[in-house]
Amino acid sequence: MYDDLTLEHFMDGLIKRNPHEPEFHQAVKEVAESVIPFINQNKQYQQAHILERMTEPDKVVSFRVTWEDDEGNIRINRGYRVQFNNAIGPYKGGLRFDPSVSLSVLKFLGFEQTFKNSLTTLPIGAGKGGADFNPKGKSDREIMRFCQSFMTQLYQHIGPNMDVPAGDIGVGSKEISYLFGQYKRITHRVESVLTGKAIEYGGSLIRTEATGYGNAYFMQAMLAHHQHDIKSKTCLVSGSGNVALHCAEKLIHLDAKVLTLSDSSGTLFIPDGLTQEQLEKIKDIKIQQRKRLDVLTHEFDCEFFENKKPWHIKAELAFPCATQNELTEEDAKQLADNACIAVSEGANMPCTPEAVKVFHDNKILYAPGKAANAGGVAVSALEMSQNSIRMSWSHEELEEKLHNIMKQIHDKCVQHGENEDHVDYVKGANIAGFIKVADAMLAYGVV
Ligand SMILES: NC(=O)C1=CN([C@@H]2O[C@H](COP(=O)(O)OP(=O)(O)OC[C@H]3O[C@@H](n4cnc5c(N)ncnc54)[C@H](OP(=O)(O)O)[C@@H]3O)[C@@H](O)[C@H]2O)C=CC1
Ligand SMILES: O=C(O)CCC(=O)C(=O)O
Repeated sequence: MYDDLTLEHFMDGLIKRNPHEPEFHQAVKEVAESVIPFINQNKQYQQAHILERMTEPDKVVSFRVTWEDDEGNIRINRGYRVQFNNAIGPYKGGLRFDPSVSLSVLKFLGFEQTFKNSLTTLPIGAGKGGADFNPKGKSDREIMRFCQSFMTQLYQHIGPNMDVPAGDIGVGSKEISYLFGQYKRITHRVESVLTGKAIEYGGSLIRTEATGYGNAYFMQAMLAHHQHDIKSKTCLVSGSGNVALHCAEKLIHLDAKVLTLSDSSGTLFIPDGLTQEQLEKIKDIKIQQRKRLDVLTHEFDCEFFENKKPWHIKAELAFPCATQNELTEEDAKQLADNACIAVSEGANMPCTPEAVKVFHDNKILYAPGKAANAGGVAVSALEMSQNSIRMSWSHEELEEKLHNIMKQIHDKCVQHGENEDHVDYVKGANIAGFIKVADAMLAYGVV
């Protein structure tokens, strides 16, 4: 008989094997806290060392990306692809272009993706990649040259049944098109090797909107389960990228009141609630013109808080949609003091462990990103399905599928996370996500 696995012993080993990777340690610890007690009750997983295997990526590739800027200077960045786990389908997960990209960040994201992709119920494994390249301030031509050079290294590691990357921070539909164009040029194949493609060459309707819309749907389901209505609720949204803007848009559709958006320069506060017309203007400023939000201060009836996050503003719901560890213990205390009732993560791991404890202590409903932001990768999997059958589904069909997937993810979290007096969505998401991948790994034997 095996002795029970302990969190301390497991984490000590993981940290020793992966030193200097704080984000990866943080993501694994959060999962291990809920999964280890489950493993101790289900010894087949312990005997097969499933958690040890799940925390070791299948493969990590890192490569030099050399490109030329507009002045003719040679520039060098580091690119990566972390192929984390393909037990239930081809590696699937985004590419991030940001100076903060490191192996630790990509391993945390790839690990989270394992559970998220499993929760969607669709046949997708987990991966993540990117480069420490900063697209801010670069010309279109520079971005194109960078993407071409990046894909020249990456193409040999990916394929429609092997690994299918998509976008993430700093990688939107423009970058995906440059990456796809280069893949096609090198391989002469037009196939489902990336998702988030433009509609003209195989993209899916609502992929762009899906992560943010899905997050709003998850919050709606979580509130409904606790006898609250999302209608008229005041909302704080952080970020003003793909996820934040579409989360805000769906909240407007659901008649909630969006008070904020933010970016790395500060927070835009709209006391009367954001309108669809204002949102269109912000999309243009952030997505097309790639400017800072403060340029809007004189256009709307709003305030701009320079270098401040949204969390000090009084509201009932919070949607962190910018980046990891953006919402700290202090921010969580401000939300609690202002009687916030629920938090749903659009970004990956945006709340620190200390912030999550404050939510728990104050009985604030809390949906972790691996459940609440799974709508994006779910619609990516639907894009792969449409490519396979060479058909396109309508906006209405896809939105209905997305809505149902988010409701199913919510219900699975409840099924595995229901405690005597509350639903622990972290435990629910981790255990539900774990079981499918772990059972597939058991079935394969020792591989
Ligand atoms: N795109 C997708 O489908 C999915 C994305 N996610 C996650 O959602 C999050 C956002 O991704 P996405 O919207 O695609 O990325 P974008 O690049 O489109 O937008 C990122 C936004 O976050 C802001 N931001 C980034 N870093 C900081 C910071 N340190 N402080 C304040 N604001 C910051 C950016 O501000 P600025 O404009 O000033 O740079 C920008 O508004 C990430 O955690 C990502 O992993 C999760 C699931 C799927
Ligand atoms: O659509 C995808 O494949 C990836 C989305 C993603 O990177 C994420 O869910 O964090």
